[in-house]
Amino acid sequence: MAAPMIAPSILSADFARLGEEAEAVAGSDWLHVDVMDAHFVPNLTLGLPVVQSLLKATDIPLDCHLMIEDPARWAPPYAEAGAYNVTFHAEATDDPIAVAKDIRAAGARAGLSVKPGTPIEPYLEILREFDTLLVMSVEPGFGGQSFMPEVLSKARAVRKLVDAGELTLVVEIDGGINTDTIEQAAEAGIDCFVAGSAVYGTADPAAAVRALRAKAAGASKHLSL
Ligand SMILES: O=C(CO)[C@H](O)[C@H](O)COP(=O)(O)O
Repeated sequence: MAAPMIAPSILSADFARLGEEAEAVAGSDWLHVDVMDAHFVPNLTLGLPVVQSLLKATDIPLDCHLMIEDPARWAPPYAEAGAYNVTFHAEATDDPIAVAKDIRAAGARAGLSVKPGTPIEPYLEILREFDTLLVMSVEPGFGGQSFMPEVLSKARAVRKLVDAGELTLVVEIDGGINTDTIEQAAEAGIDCFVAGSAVYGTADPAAAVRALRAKAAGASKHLSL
């Protein structure tokens, strides 16, 4: 496995200072951007204009997580704007392959996300159409919730396929990741860890990213022993 990646979630940042908040985590692998529409989830955050501004404000690749209805209509513009990853929810569309193809055609990596209660088995066959699988370890909608370890069986199942060479994709986890929970996620084979409150809820977000990366690296190490 490659070195663990950390993606701070700006959901926990100060929305009036997003450029500075991105700067505060400059060493991060991806910057996770939670787009919520108050329909697919009961919360409303930001949309394409803010993403376009963020793209001008930071060099960190943007990892856009669309918690929205109708991704077929709304996801490709995020790719056209220059987002690195555009991830949408399996539960939000009947044709995830078509959405993934459109995202890739528009120049971004395509990601599929599953809520905690959504089984992964029906999607294993189509994961070759994706560059990222985002396993939700809280109910999508809000930061600061408690980690749900029961979702890790999904990560283990997909990790097995990646390690066997049957799939090439980044396995990402989102929700409740902090220095107490990141090791169990790393042991399950997660490549990329989203963390909101554990990064932006601290006085030193850059140090928080380093601490998370070190813990994940320590725990992933014994995977290859
Ligand atoms: O997608 C999300 C919520 O739907 C957030 O990215 C996630 O919850 C991060 O926040 P925290 O690390 O505080 O749990």
